[in-house]
Amino acid sequence: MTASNNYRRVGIMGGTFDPIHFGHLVTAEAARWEFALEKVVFVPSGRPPHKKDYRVSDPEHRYQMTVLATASNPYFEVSRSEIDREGYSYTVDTVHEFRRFYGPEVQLFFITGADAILEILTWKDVDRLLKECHFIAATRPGFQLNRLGESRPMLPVEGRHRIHLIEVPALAISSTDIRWRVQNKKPIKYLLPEAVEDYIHRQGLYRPRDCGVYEKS
Ligand SMILES: Nc1ncnc2c1ncn2[C@@H]1O[C@H](COP(=O)(O)OP(=O)(O)OP(=O)(O)O)[C@@H](O)[C@H]1O
Ligand SMILES: O=C(O)c1ccc[n+]([C@@H]2O[C@H](COP(=O)([O-])O)[C@@H](O)[C@H]2O)c1
Repeated sequence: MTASNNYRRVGIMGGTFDPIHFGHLVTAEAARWEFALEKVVFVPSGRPPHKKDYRVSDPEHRYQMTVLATASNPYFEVSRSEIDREGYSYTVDTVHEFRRFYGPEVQLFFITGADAILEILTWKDVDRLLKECHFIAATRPGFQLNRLGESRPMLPVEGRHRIHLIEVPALAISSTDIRWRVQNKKPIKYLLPEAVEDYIHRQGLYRPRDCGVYEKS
């Protein structure tokens, strides 16, 4: 990470980004704006802990695509933190690293889809995580807000007020669908930045042959 310690609120956008798409970018920008974040750092997952049974594209490809996708936004950065770390990429370790880097006075906001937040009780060290950072949960198409209300009482009391919801324009875009489209020779234009689309075609990602598509191993 390259930054000074002057920032008061920093966003962390974690994801597999296989590939990154406009759903991720719109969400990050909405969170930045609504929570007055000084910047949003995208953190491509090295080895996603919850996708152990699936094959994920090479981290370097996912990192490169994230760099290309975020290059035009001066408030966006990309971190190699999880890519370069050994073992599974647990968010609690990443947040801890950010905390060490930015110091105790900076508020950290982990940005994620509201569907992912529903699973947060299964995340590693959730109690510690909720002490270290806030969560911004973006609603995505098909998500019902009341389902989050149901799981809230199960969270540690002091952590409940640290989960904030935002609504983003309904973008029914997913990485799964994009990979499927490439495999089936369907257009992906306007679902993700042009530079990422070019990268996918140039590198031959998601074609049946080299199958960056998740597959049961
Ligand atoms: N269209 C979208 N709108 C809002 N949030 C999204 C959208 N797509 C993904 N997210 C959120 O962004 C984060 C990173 O997502 P991820 O990289 O897994 O993308 P994905 O499209 O959900 O991938 P996949 O289809 O492979 O599961 C997750 O918290 C996810 O909920
Ligand atoms: O730390 C965990 O236990 C954990 C469990 C599930 C998901 N996460 C993180 O949540 C983010 C969104 O995950 P995904 O699969 O939707 O891309 C990503 O940064 C993951 O590393 C983290």
